[in-house]
Amino acid sequence: MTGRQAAPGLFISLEGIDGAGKSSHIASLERLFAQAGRAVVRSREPGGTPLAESLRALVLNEPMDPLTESLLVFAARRDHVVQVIRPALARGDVLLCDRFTDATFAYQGAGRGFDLDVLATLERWVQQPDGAGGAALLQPDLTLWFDLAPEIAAERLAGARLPDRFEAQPADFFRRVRAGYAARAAAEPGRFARIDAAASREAVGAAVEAAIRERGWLA
Ligand SMILES: Nc1ncnc2c1ncn2[C@@H]1O[C@H](COP(=O)(O)OP(=O)(O)O)[C@@H](O)[C@H]1O
Ligand SMILES: Cc1cn([C@H]2C[C@H](O)[C@@H](COP(=O)(O)OP(=O)(O)O)O2)c(=O)[nH]c1=O
Repeated sequence: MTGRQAAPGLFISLEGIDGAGKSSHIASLERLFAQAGRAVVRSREPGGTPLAESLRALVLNEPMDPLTESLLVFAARRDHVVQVIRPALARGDVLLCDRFTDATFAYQGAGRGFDLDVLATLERWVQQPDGAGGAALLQPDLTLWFDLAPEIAAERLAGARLPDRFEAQPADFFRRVRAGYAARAAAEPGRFARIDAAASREAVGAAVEAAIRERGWLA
């Protein structure tokens, strides 16, 4: 055997309420890893495969009840996990994903008030290799949580783009979503890095880079 052992795959998700600044930082994160010689895959949820992107269009635009919404985001996630995420991690790539399952607990669970036990069951079905029992649950190695007050996010989004079904929700909805993220972060503090998204773009970028560097992933 010659050469270095391949680096293990890394799964990093970006989370936060709409307008928190995730999309603004994903490209610089990709550059950081690329400069460190890593192959990077950028993806998003709902979406990331042709099937999942079709489901995304429905979830973002068609009225539906919270169970239907939850089933569709998890169906999209299953296809994404099988077709994109697991293969990328098996190759040793860095997978940067704009949202993952924490968004379902925050939006469908805390935001819509949908049953968290049902979501936890769907999470197990979708994130275990054979759909049930045994092997470990696939979770991000790191979740960058862009935490921002809903009032500031709404100001940033005003005029920036046409609101979808979620972005059109009132501030109270986003207060619940934010609390949902806070609960997930409190339950798994080792996986989450909270980023103060109210800071300037430069300061947010520096905090994101620091969260990656302190884990030794850019060495
Ligand atoms: N730190 C920041 N300060 C001020 N405005 C910002 C900051 N970060 C992002 N924005 C702006 O806020 C809006 C929402 O940012 P975006 O990255 O699209 O959020 P998200 O992907 O989380 O919905 C965009 O218009 C963006 O230019
Ligand atoms: C992944 C996921 C997203 N969502 C919502 C959150 C967002 O409002 C929307 C799409 O997310 P996002 O890609 O952040 O939207 P945009 O491209 O407009 O920034 O889907 C859920 O409700 N549940 C989920 O499980």
